Amino acid sequence: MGASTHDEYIPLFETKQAKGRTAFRLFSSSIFAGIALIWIYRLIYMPKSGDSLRLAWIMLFGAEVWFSLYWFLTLSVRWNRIHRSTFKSRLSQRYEHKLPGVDIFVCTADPTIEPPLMVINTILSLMAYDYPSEKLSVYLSDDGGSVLTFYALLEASYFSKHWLPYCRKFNIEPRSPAAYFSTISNSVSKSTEFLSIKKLYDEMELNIETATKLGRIPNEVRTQHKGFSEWDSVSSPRDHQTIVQILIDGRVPNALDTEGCTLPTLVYLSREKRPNYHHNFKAGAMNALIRVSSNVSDGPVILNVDCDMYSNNSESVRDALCFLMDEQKGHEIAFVQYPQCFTNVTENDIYGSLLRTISKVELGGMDGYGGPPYIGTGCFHRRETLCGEKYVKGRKFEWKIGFKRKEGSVIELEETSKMLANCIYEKGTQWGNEIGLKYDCPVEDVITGLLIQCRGWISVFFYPEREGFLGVPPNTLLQTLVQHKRWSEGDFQILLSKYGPLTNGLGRMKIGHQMAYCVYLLWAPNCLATLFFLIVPPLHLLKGVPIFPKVSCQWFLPFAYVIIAANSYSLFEFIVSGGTLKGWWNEQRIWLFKREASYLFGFIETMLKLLGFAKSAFDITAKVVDPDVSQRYEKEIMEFGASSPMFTIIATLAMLNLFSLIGGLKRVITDLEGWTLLESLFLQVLLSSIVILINLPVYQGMFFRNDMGRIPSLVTIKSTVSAILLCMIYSIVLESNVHLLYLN
Ligand SMILES: O=c1ccn([C@@H]2O[C@H](COP(=O)(O)OP(=O)(O)O[C@H]3O[C@H](CO)[C@@H](O)[C@H](O)[C@H]3O)[C@@H](O)[C@H]2O)c(=O)[nH]1
Ligand SMILES: [Mn+2]
Repeated sequence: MGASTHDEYIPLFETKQAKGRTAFRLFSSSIFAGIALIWIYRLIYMPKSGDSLRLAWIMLFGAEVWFSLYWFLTLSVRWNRIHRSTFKSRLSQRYEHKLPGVDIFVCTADPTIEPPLMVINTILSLMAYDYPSEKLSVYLSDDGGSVLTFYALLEASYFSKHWLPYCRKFNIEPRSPAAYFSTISNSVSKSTEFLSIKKLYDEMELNIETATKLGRIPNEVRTQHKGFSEWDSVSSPRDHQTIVQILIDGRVPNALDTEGCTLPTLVYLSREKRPNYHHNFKAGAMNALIRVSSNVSDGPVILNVDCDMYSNNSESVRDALCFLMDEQKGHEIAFVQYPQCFTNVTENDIYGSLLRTISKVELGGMDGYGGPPYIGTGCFHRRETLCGEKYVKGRKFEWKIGFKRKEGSVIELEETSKMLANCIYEKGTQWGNEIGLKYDCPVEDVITGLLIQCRGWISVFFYPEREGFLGVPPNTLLQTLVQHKRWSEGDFQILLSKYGPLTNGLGRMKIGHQMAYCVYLLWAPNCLATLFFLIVPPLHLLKGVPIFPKVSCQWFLPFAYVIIAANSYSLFEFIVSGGTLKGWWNEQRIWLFKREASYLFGFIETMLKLLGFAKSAFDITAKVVDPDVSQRYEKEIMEFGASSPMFTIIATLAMLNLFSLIGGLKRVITDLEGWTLLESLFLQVLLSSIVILINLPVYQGMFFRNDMGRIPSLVTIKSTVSAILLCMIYSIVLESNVHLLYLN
């Protein structure tokens, strides 16, 4: 009797299909039909060879074919959407006393654009997870090799003795002190506990800020900890020995908080840097962390977060373990990825930082086919799979039950760990290749996740109601564009490499999964079709030459249907995902800018890299801005400011469309049969008008602003001249074509 209930499998997590899949499938079939008609139209009416319109027609058709195929790919991230949910109470009933050790890796790289105070707020939020402290170890990798960051971490280790009991006692959320304090309004009356913890925090903040302003550590502080002496021999962030400091040794009974409970282990690591060794950016830092942590705490689960991504949900570790420890499915899962969510995004998200539909719709769609990519932060890995282990069907994991920490004194552990983070350690090994995070790719996260999936594992996407992690989004236009250049470039390199979903993934991944990856890996080449669309129709408009069917023609219908249906659906999806109408409009603008600028540069750089002319870098996104810029951000005024070639391209295309629309409309007005002309130019007029409307902030930035965030005059001049030249050159080409035609 008892046996049957005993054998019954009660899962730790649940997977549900998203609603509305059938409706979506029907709807997309209708768009498919529209697209097919457009192709037929282009083929039937293709101008004969020798016709001056032929080249433009072919180019436009090429762009339409590209967008059609790309649209087809995007079906994969919507076709099979799923949602996951967890049962944490079951986890704790079954495993509370057998929970595995969890090692948390935080990466930072530059104390000026990633302020130490922000970094330790992240650290404190992670130390305060609702999880047995003795099983939690937090590692900070500091590629900036900064004594200020080290000092801040030391301060955080003292503060944690008060902060963790406070979090437990009042069960607060979020557990980043700065974020928590900002949720408490000034008007409510406060408990004495609150006031005293706030006072401690303020003191810590003041100490860190004073040191930051001084640019060095006061002498009386230096004597507090042996770790400071390491900096006696540090000459620069790019040239120093490995520094490992175990600030809290969480082995019972070494470190206790004010209530006598153990504290999580806390480790500072700055791996060795030498000018003649390439450090491989974040991937290199992560691999050093994997090795050092295996020597100290060796937790079988690894959580990786960026230094700005504080934990917003104290139960995330338990949620993730519901997936990894599920008796039936857990052994197939390599990693659990949370979405990247952000704080301080203005209501209408002018830089589209939230990537709303990607997080709310598309990643859940990928999950239906084998899992989301690893996106660098908010990701729980199994240590084994991150280190290159292959999936073997039927093999179950042995969780290291209980807790076995490495033996040895703190000094011994520090000494043995140092060797593991030295430059020469990886020489002649498979690190950065078969083991750990993959090197030589600007998106080390995506390629690493893909390799794991190609070894047979699946991953899981988890979007809980209370977001797991919140970070700082890029907060100027240029930062956004530069970040997307890095992403699109890295993604495209993966596609072209032997590790891509179409090469290495062939036969190893589901087709839907391969397609889904391609949606992102093809970002960069999207720029070409976009450029055709932004240049060819408007230039023909300028000359009064139609290249789309006229309104009264039956072929106009598929164009109208596809344009209206696709955009309405995108708007619908955006609103359902919690966005606003204006937010959608802003996002369309950002996608346009990314395609014109980020992807173009990403594309060109990938090509140069293939030819051996360029090497990838990692431009770190700033997490701070000056107050002026931040004020404009709050008011949702677009920030240009710098004179970047990206802005020149954006502004040139905006001007080109403006000139074309003016020129085209002038023809319509002066033409005797103006109405007929307008009818046949209608789609071109519409296209340029929309481009102009979407570019309004650009014209504003060029001509109607005088704050520091406007477009610099030089950029304005360059782009206006370029747009005029493009129009002129085109006229000449078109006219000579026409002459040729008459001569023939
Ligand atoms: O040499 C380096 C460069 C960067 N980082 C860290 O990497 C993280 C991500 O850098 P960030 O400038 O914030 O880039 P994002 O574009 O916001 O990051 C996303 O994209 C990256 C890949 O391009 C991933 O590494 C990140 O995890 C992912 O959040 C930060 O914590 C940095 O401190 C290092 O540790 N060492
Ligand atoms: Mn970031």
